[in-house]
Amino acid sequence: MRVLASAPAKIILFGEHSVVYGKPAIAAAIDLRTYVWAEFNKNGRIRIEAKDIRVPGLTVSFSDKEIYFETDYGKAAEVLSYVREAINLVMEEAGQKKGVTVSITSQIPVGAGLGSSAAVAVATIGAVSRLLGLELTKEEVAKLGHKTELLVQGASSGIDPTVSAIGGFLYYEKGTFEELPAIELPIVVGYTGSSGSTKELVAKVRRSFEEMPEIITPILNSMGKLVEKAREVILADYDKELKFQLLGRLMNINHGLLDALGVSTKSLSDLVYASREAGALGAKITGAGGGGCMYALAPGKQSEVATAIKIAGGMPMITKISREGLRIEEVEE
Ligand SMILES: Nc1ncnc2c1ncn2[C@@H]1O[C@H](COP(=O)(O)OP(=O)(O)OP(=O)(O)O)[C@@H](O)[C@H]1O
Ligand SMILES: C[C@@](O)(CCO)CC(=O)[O-]
Ligand SMILES: [Mg+2]
Repeated sequence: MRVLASAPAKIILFGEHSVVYGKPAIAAAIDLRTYVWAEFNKNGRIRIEAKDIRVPGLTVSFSDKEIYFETDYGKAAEVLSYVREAINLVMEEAGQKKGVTVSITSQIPVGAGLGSSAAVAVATIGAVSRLLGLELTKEEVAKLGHKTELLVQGASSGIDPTVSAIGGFLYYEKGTFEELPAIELPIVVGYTGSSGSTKELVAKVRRSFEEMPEIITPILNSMGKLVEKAREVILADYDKELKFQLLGRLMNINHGLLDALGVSTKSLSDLVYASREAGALGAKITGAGGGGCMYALAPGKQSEVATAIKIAGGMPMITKISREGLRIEEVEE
């Protein structure tokens, strides 16, 4: 038997990092996906084929006749730790340990703030649980995805696996979520081309919080408040123009506060300012930062903003919200 599952990337519209401290955040699934095939194998081992991920720590040496490969096994194992922990958790849940081969292909840039870790965990949990005959709801998959992130990262709010499993547009707070009405958001995502590790960035914010709680706590509180305000604006009966203007202002404040937490970079801020100068109503980092992506809200100016992002050295992506979260694509008996 073989099962193919897929799960989407996400953008965090408001509230990354502060959500780890129990504040609310707003996120949406987007139309880039990770695909995972799972099937039984005969040798009884867990085998992971990650087709498009760079494995660090590979050394190649060659003489005239031969090529030698040496791998830093520690680093290679670390890169695949989200997939490994996801498989272990499903096997524990099913009370079965079997030889399973998992094969991954992904459209989501890695370490770019678009939730590649959550998508790979959710799609793996979806495929392996179905293979083992476990009937999990999307909420249960989200919870196992959250556990996976906790095991690998040490800290995670759970927002990324929840959005990836459920799909759509969500207001998330401490493990619970509310589905927000679908609104057409004229956004442009800008990718700096560099990456940041969520585990390290979350740890960096934690260090600042522990060293200077009297300064960092009010920043996190402001972030929480602006997310509540953004939810009110999204749900209010305002016309679109006013809604976008208010959301844009809140995005700009959120970016400034993320910069104050130390998770922006020059390239991210360059793309943010270039977008605003090209007419975006708001622009901010999305995801953990330290590289990766920003997004801009640019009604009527999406192509101008995309061009400005390109000129500033970034890669623009015009994406749509994906209504669908985890999807079982194929089951071959
Ligand atoms: N296609 C993939 N195959 C296997 N592992 C992957 C894949 N994509 C992502 N991962 C795992 O996720 C890690 C990156 O996760 P990380 O949380 O640091 O960034 P992100 O999820 O892309 O961004 P953010 O958490 O800010 O949204 C990779 O180092 C790897 O361990
Ligand atoms: C940085 C963070 O807030 C979002 C990463 O997409 C981490 C988390 O919520 O788990
Ligand atoms: Mg991640």
